[in-house]
Amino acid sequence: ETYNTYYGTPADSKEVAKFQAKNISHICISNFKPCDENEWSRVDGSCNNLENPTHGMYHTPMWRMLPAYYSADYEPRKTKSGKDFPLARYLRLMLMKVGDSISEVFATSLSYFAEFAFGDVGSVHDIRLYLRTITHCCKPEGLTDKRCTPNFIPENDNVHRFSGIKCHNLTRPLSFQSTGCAPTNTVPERINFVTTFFDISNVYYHAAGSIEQNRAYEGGRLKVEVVNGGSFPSDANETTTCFLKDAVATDCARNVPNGLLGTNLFSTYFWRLHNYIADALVLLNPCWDDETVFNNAKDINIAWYKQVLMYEFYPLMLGRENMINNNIIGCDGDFRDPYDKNVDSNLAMEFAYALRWFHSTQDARQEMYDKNDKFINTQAVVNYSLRVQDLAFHDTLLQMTHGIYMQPAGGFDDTVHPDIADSGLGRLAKAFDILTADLARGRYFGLAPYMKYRDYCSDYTISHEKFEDLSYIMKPNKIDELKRVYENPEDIELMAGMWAEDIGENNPIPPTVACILSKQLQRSVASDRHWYERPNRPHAFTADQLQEVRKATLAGMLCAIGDEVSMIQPQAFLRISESNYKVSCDEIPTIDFTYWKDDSCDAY
Ligand code: HEM
Ligand SMILES: [Ca+2]
Repeated sequence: ETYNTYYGTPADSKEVAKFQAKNISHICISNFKPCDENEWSRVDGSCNNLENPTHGMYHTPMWRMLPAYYSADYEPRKTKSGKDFPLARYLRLMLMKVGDSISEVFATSLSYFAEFAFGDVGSVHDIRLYLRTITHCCKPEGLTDKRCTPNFIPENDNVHRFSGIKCHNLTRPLSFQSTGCAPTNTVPERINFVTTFFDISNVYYHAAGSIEQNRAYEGGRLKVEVVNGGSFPSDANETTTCFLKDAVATDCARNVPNGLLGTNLFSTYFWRLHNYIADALVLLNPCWDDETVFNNAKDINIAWYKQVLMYEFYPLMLGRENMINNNIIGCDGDFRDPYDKNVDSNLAMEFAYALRWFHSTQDARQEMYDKNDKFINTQAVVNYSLRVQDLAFHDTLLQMTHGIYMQPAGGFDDTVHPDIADSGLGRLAKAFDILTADLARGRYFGLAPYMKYRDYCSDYTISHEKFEDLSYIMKPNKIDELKRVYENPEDIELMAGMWAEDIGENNPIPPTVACILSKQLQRSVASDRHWYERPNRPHAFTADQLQEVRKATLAGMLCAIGDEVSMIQPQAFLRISESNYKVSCDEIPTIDFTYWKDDSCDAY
């Protein structure tokens, strides 16, 4: 089938030719095999929704919880009184403090997993655009280039007033309109480069055609390269090896996932977990062919991940009861069928945006530990961006794996780690303030004013007009800080509001972040025909198998595939404590694969 990615409708050959002439058909057009309602989920996300087969597929548009706010020509909105907004960096300096605080509750594993789990449903492709393609936004020619949206540094900047750095390069978000897939007189919509289903696409489909290159076509496995006894994702064949030959290249073979550290860590883990599961299935079912093992291993791997995501990770952020009440998860562990074919599976702009709030939780110094969990040193996390290959050498993955459950996460508060605030791109840029970019992005995404999101999140039952209307959700000094930089309450921007909101023991993340995440998760679950808890999806689990999947945890995963992990705390997203102390891996529940035994193999 041939579909227009933007409209999600079939495309005829004339349309395809038009895009081909402009060399953009790989973005504007999707090709996929006709749908078969009984087949396994597809790695490219196509045919999940049988009536709208491109929904949730890679290269599809995002949706908006609230309508866009732009001024003329889709430039950022103006303040209520008609002015340009203050510089984003100025607002960041005024509203967020730089500091190295630590969480009393969470381990760094949580920040990395959050980032990885975002990368499964949304993409950070814009980074490459301003790092590789359009690097001149701070030079004179950038001033007149419509693709440029640099962040200028205020005169009296506390870090940069003498550093000579006056501007951080940044580009306008890539959209269907800027790419040429959709008319420029329509609201700019971002292109999501990954499947919006929770299906570990960062492993199974991180680039077009990657899965064919990454499968070993033997025993249902993914290709690996073994370095010092550890196995690493690879597209290695006889002629290309990634890790061994190319240890210093920035773009180590394009066919392994290469992203920020959290993505690199967890895609390596889930890559290994796939093979761990495949090996177990092969032992049990010697008569299965490669394809059968691959499909089952992938399905169990995805289920393991969904179980960790929805029953372990998100409850810590949103509260288990809230998630049950919002019909995101079930309460009794049984099958459940939340699927509704009328729910659109595209990802909300606001979801990808609200998750950026987690930047302030990232401790950008990772403590490294040896196999006995003895402290070694600390490493700058940002130095590992786009350097997946580094994990393979000098025991780096081993030491980090032990570090992510040993070390507390950054504080869930109003501070941001200095590296995130000033060296966010590590060695790839002289200086970069990720939080300034976060704030500025909201303007170019055309996000509605913060107050409108408060209306939305309170189901329009609370009025949000004056600054003081926020007192139920912010401390007086935070309201004062907002007043200091915004003239009118309607000017408050979404990220600024989220930074200012109360965080407490019962709400570790700001209420607006929680609201936006919940609304999206509800839809993510309801729109996924292949949701693992459904009794009636294609190749559904048996009741026994589902009960096994319920035992999946992060701790169990690290015991299964982590380098020399033999003791770990059962709740591995949480800090080690009196109620969550390290135990032997033998005591961590894990999936018993014998429930996948195929008796027909006995006939052989
Ligand atoms: C040291 C760790 C991290 C680094 C170096 C990092 C870096 C970045 C950078 C450079 C961007 C692009 C900014 C832009 O172009 O506007 C970005 C975007 C983003 N990051 Fe992070 N990040 C880190 C941790 C996290 C964590 C823990 C999360 C948790 C959810 C996260 C979620 C996101 C999201 C959702 C985006 C937006 C992507 C988009 O809409 O294009 N990041 N990050
Ligand atoms: Ca996905």
